Amino acid sequence: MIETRLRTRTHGIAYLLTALFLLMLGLLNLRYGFYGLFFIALAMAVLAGSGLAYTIMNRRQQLIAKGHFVVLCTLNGAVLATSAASQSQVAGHWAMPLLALNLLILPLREGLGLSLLLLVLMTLLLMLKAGTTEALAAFGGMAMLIGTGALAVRRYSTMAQSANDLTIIDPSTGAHHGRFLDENLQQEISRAEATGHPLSVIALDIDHANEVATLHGNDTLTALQRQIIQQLFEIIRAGDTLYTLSQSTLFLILPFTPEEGARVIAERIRRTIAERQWLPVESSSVSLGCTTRLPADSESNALIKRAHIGASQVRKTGGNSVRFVPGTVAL
Ligand SMILES: Nc1nc2c(ncn2[C@@H]2O[C@H](COP(=O)(O)OP(=O)(O)OP(=O)(O)O)[C@@H](O)[C@H]2O)c(=O)[nH]1
Repeated sequence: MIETRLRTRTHGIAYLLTALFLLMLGLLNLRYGFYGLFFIALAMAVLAGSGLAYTIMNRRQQLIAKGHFVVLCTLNGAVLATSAASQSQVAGHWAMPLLALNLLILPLREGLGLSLLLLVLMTLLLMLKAGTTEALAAFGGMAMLIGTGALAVRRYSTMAQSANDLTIIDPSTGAHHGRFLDENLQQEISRAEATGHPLSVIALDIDHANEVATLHGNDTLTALQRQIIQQLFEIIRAGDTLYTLSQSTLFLILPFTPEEGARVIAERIRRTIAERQWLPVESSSVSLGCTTRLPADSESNALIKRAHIGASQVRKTGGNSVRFVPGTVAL
């Protein structure tokens, strides 16, 4: 939400400044009697104004608004066409705000692509019309603007990505916060529905967690969970995601994993944990419940419930085991 609001403001201000800049260029041309250029600048200022209106209308969907690409392609095309058609080279300067605007508004790759295309075509045009020296001087200025803009945008998106990761992932363990389980599993279900790939999940309870907390304290239980999480990261595949639901419960989403695979990986986790030494409790074990999505499963809740049912059945029978709960079980 905050990112969306920030983008809406940045895009809005960028379009507004571009519209004002073009309007000023238009007025200058009017003063010197270049009526043709005045009207073109006016039309382009209106186009930048429509970009501003589009930004305001789509203020809640700024991160996915596709219309900016159309507005910017039209503006870039208009500058090129004006430069090609005009006798004077002044229209070449109009490219400057657009090079920055492309980078500010579009995703980095699209923005950079459009700005580089404009840079190359503009330089070629200048070479034909004004000669190599003028063209190279303009090329240098435009290239510096694109380079600086792209670096700033890249730096911003890296920082935004890190901030995003920090809120979704617990930096001390690398596991996802439990509050994102529902949303992420729902996304995986949609992906599995669309692609037809299997999807499995595992609920994992640390056995005798209450006794560990009572005998050794809560900090020991937290430390044990962290060690188990570290161990799990050494076992699971890169595409699997791990969630911390409580001090003693973890959850795994396993995309592209059929029932046999879920059984294999759950048993591997159980065995590794049971066979390892843990400090300071020495030994530990886990109860695992797993399930695989059936075509009728479209709700994350059903999968989460089935996996928890499996883990709790194992706990009731002493723990240190795996129970697969098929989708046909009534919840
Ligand atoms: N999601 C997930 N599935 C796993 C993992 N390890 C094993 N599996 C599943 O268990 C099946 C058999 O795994 P393995 O016994 O390791 O055999 P494998 O042929 O070496 O497994 P892969 O090369 O990982 O497919 C795999 O095809 C997967 O479906 C894991 O870490 N994550």
